[in-house]
Order: sequence, then structure tokens, then C-alpha cells
Amino acid sequence: MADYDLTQTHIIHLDEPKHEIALSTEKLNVYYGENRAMHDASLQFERYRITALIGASGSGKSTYLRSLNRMNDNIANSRVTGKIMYRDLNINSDEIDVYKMREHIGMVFQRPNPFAKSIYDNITFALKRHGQKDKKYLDEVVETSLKQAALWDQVKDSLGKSALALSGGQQQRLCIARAIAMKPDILLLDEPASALDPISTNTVEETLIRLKEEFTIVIVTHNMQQAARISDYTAFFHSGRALEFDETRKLFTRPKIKAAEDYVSGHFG
Ligand SMILES: Nc1ncnc2c1ncn2[C@@H]1O[C@H](COP(=O)(O)OP(=O)(O)OP(=O)(O)O)[C@@H](O)[C@H]1O
Repeated sequence: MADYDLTQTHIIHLDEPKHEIALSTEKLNVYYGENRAMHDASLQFERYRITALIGASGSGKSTYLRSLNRMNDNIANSRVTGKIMYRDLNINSDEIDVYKMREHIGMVFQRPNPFAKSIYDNITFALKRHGQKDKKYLDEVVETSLKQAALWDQVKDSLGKSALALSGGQQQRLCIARAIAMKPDILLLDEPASALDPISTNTVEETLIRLKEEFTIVIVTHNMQQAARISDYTAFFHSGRALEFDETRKLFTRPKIKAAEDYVSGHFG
């Protein structure tokens, strides 16, 4: 089995992508001040597939995920180099309107973070800010997004209720509904189920599996069973590098790199 060489640049592309590539990075580096937290990460994300990012704590998964829709821009002292290609555009460039780009590449965070507003207003907030006033359209988006996030049946009679009164699992599905209301192409999720109980986790996982019919999903998870259950592809991160990238079933059963084998087998026992 190959071991990794941290002095090498690791560029990992799928041998034969089966679908169109929705998003990719080329030699992506992230620096926090002097600390280089991501080294030349080159990965490709297929459209309508779920890709899981796995690896030990501190290996750089969130750093990488955040850079995909320029969330690292908000961190003082952070710098990102390399290309992030979306629809033939390098979105890691000064000319990009970051807010517009995030309409195409949405994000859901680890802790549910609904606004202190009604369920309805949470979903319509960004659309209204973009000038959408058509009540019929807004009503439709609220219904469709909540249905897609598997929350509609539970909240359809209480859309005026505060989002903060929902359970943690429901709040997270509301945050997913809020993200998909903008009809993004790509959904980035940073451990979206880690703060949830097993039943809510299960519902979120089922929701994500259904959502991949319409969206390309990239998800950070510490939960190997979750990665195995829901993802089509997995990228293994180690020491700020994307070291191995493959179909999930191959990476979990026949990893090529020892560090990946140790990590995966340690978690599966
Ligand atoms: N805002 C920040 N400022 C400075 N350093 C940071 C920041 N965020 C992350 N780092 C550093 O970057 C490295 C990678 O961290 P990151 O959070 O991306 O790892 P991770 O694999 O997502 O970890 P975890 O699984 O614990 O969330 C770590 O050394 C971390 O200390």
C-alpha cells in the first residue's frame, strides 16, 4: 500500500468522471496568516452526486469546504490561492460578485442557525432582499423548499410561528430549506447532523439523498457510517491535504493510501 509523501503535490482527479463536473478546485491553498492549512487541493465534484469530505479533526475539511463559496473571505488574515472552477469561471477571482456566486453555491452550517423570524420569513428573507415581491411565487417557494427538506407536513399549518420554536432537527431542515429556496446548483454542508439526535440525523440523511436529484452536494462529516450511507464519492483529508479521492465504496473497502486505511478502519473497527 502506498504511503503518502507530504513533500509531494497531491493532485487527485477521477480517472473517468461519469457525469458532468459541477465544481472543481485546482491547486487550492488556504493560509491563515503564516499557517498554510490547505496544500494544493485539486478535486472534482460531479453534478447530482454527494461527495463526503472525511479526515481527522484539524485535517482541513472545513477550511476546504468554506473556500468553495468563499466563506474564508470573512476570516481576517486568511488567503486562498489556486482556482475554484464553476461553469468555466474561476470564482476565486477579484472580479466575482461573491454574493451572487453564493446564490449558486449555498451553504448549511453545523449548528442550525435560523433567523429569529417566522418559518415563512426565514425561507423568503433572501428572495425578498433580491427584490422578489410576488406573493404567489414566494408561497410556492416556501412550500416546495419545505417539501424538499421534508419539513412541510410538520409546519404547513404554522408557517407564521417562530423558527426558534422548532426542534434542533427541524431547525436544521429549515436551514436546508432556506438554502435551497435560492435554487442553488451546489449545496455545501458542514457536519449538518452532528448536533442532532439519531432520528433527526436519519431524516436529514434521507433528505440529502433525495436532494441530490436536483443539487450537487458536498458534505463534511465525522461520521463514517454517514459517509458510507449517503455519499457517492469521498475525499480523505490529512494534514491539510486531500490525499485520496474515489468512489465511496472503493475508498472504504480498498483505500490506496495507508493513512486513509488507518482512518477508515479505525472508525469501522
Ligand atoms: N479561522 C481560523 N483561523 C486560524 N486558523 C484556522 C482557522 N480555521 C481553521 N484553522 C486551522 O486550520 C487547520 C484546519 O482546520 P479545519 O477546521 O479546516 O479542520 P477540520 O478537518 O475541519 O477539523 P474539524 O473536524 O475539527 O472541524 C487547523 O490547524 C486549524 O487550527
